[in-house]
Amino acid sequence: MQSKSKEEHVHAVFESIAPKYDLMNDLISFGRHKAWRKFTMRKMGMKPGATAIDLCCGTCDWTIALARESVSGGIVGLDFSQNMLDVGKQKIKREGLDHQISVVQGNAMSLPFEDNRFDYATIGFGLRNVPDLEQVLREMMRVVKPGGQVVCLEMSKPTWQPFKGIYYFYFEKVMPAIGKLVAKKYEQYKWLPESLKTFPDSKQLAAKYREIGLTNVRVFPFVFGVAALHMGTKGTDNG
Ligand SMILES: C[S@@+](CC[C@H](N)C(=O)[O-])C[C@H]1O[C@@H](n2cnc3c(N)ncnc32)[C@H](O)[C@@H]1O
Repeated sequence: MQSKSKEEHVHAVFESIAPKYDLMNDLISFGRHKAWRKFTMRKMGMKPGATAIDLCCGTCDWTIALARESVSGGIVGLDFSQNMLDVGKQKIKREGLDHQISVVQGNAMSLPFEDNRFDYATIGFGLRNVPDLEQVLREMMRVVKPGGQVVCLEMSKPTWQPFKGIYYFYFEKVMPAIGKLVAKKYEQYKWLPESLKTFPDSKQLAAKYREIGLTNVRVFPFVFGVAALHMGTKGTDNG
């Protein structure tokens, strides 16, 4: 898929599934996404007052977790789907966090923020969807301060058979069927396994982190590698 048409396709997918996104997320990941985010927050070791930008924030679950953890630090959630952001904004309001979180409609490929602005840049289940993941990682590194962290939580590629076979059957056949049944969207949920095909495995993604200049790169796989957390630090000499 050409990068522009991939971007347009992804945008249309999320605009259309926004109202059912949270329900479907719980169903298709068996609620695991919450535990993975909790683990990630522990590894990040965020201090009170720390600032963060959450790219591809969607309905803002991670954005909200970041705001709770930083207590007083300014948190930005950025996404290009207004419908996803609208769901997120309601949740932020319900949580009473609207004074702490700014929600921005924008493209992860070109962040509307100056260099060295945030302590953390995070992206949850978004990197797989962008036209150029290196460009997005570079943007994340650009906007974090020297010593800041670039954190990615994303689907990955299990390698261990027979789990791999069962997993791909679930991912490619069962999950789009659940999408059709629950959210009345089949094509949109077929996009999920398709988007993983061209995505690097966890070793390759760690190599990309290092290639762009991130240091202290750490990888944590989840459930035999169906998802992975990647973390890297911006050095003090590449800011
Ligand atoms: C699978 S959702 C993840 C949402 C949220 N981070 C979570 O963990 O639930 C992917 C999100 O990435 C957004 N997205 C995809 N490509 C984008 C881009 N180039 N710029 C901004 N947002 C993008 C979509 O609109 C969607 O909300």
